[in-house]
Amino acid sequence: MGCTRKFLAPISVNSRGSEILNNPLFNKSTAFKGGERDRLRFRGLLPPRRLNMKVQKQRILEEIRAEDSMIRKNMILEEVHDRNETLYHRILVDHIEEMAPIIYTPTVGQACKEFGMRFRRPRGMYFCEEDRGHMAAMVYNWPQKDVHVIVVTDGSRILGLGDLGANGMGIPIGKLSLYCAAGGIAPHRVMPVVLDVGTNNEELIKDPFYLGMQRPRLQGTKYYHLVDEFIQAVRHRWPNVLIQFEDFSSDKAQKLLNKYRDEILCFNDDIQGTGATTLAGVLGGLRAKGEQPTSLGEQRILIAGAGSAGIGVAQVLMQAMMEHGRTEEEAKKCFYIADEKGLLGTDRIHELSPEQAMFARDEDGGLSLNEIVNKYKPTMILGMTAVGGLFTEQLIRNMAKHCERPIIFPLSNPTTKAECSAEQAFEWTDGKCIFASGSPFEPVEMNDGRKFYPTQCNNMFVFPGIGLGVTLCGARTVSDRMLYVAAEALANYVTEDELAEGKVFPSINTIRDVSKKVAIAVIEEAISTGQASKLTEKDISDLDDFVSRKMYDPIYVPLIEKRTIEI
Ligand SMILES: O=C([O-])CC(=O)C(=O)O
Ligand SMILES: [Mg+2]
Repeated sequence: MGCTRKFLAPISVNSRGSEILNNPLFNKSTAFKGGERDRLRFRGLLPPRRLNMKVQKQRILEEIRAEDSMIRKNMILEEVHDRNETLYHRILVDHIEEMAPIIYTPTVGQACKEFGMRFRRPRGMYFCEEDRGHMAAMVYNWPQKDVHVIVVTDGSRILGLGDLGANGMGIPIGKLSLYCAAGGIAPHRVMPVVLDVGTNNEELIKDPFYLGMQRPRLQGTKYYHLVDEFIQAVRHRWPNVLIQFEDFSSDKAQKLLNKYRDEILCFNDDIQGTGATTLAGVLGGLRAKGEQPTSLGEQRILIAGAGSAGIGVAQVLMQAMMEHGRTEEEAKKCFYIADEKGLLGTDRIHELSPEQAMFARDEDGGLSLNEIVNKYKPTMILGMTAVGGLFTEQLIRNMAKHCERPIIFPLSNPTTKAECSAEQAFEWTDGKCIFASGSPFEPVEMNDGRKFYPTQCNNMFVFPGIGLGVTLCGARTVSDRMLYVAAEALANYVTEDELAEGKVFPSINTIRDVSKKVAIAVIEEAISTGQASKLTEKDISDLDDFVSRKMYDPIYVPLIEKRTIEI
């Protein structure tokens, strides 16, 4: 990609001098040209030699690469984020495969755990019980006028790490970095949010450096009222903003989604984003086996984990089966969903949520994973349990005994929570499985010399594109069909050659293009169903060009001082 030369219209800024150097959205540091240093009145405040962005980038890359520890690499990059957002996003865009694991999954998990200890500068907004009644005013404290995307968490289920309270802020920050770098949303248009409703994590309550409210989580109506006040407040200031719910515990996640999905522009990434991404991976897996997408409705799908992600994946896969002509009843029969008590059965219906109950089976409630595999011979197993190592050698070998090429997706994050590793899955199936994982794994070389390239089944392949699409076209809600077409666009992106190498997702290096394709699919769907308030049928013909032009590209733009005319 690199820094292409184009004519750039200058931006006029309201500040000057050292204020600009301290504003990460405008700061170019040593790259400011002489003329700008004069115009903006900070001549003498920078070392004299001017470096260009390429050299600045090289220096940061060298610093990162000289460091072995992932968390230290993360700190180096986040410091750049705090100083110079343009350079930060340039580094992400140009080296996304190398940088994504540093600023996002898996390292972001550790960054959250150590959030209090590592705190330097604030980023994002916090809303807590003390702010009740003030939120409508508080949102005007945010310095940017035109926010397009908010990622919000209550910190109750951060990746597979559980309740991390306000430390969860690392997740919205990481997700929004991908929105900018991978989804082409400009950094001044995103806002990370933590709803600090307390924490039930005793360690945090005792931790002297914890930065959130040190008290038990709000529950019941108080909780839902707080969320509601936040939603009303941000929508009052930014009526068209997209709200992405992230890492809420399963009970809250589904309820909030049900409450808001038809009212406002929102989606839950762990339910719907994971669902769409996994569907794309499953379609890729079927293609790799030489099967048609219609065969989806003939699969026997074992899902380990009945939380928001497990059920979300089942819902999206079921929807896809129905797109291909199955009835709901037929589709439901393809699923075997198990939680820590075994296969979800109607015998436990009273303790299941309505969404779980839908998939409860009349027979064999409580069967273990091994028993399910032996009895029902699933063609795929998807792990969403946050229990590292749950897929044992025996379980995976049994999968391979009953199915020539089983699809094995351990999707829990971060890496320590993955149900099995790539190496284990390939070894235990003698290289026959089709594999993808939530966190990244290195390529696997078998004893006989065969090499496999595991790809990442991570919602980063869809959420930036969905966000880009819905905000560009002015959609009023995120519909199920939008998620479906997003999954289809992602699945179609994978080439035959990639499938032959065992890859069911595209390379992360192509993520900007993937996001563009996802955005286009979402916009087409919105236009054709009359949900795009900003675009019409006639815009469909050059959507590719339109979306490309709208995508943020991190390059230095000349700055000029905004002049106020005094009369
Ligand atoms: O953040 C990720 O890598 C994927 C995700 O949403 C989760 O695991 O909760
Ligand atoms: Mg998540």
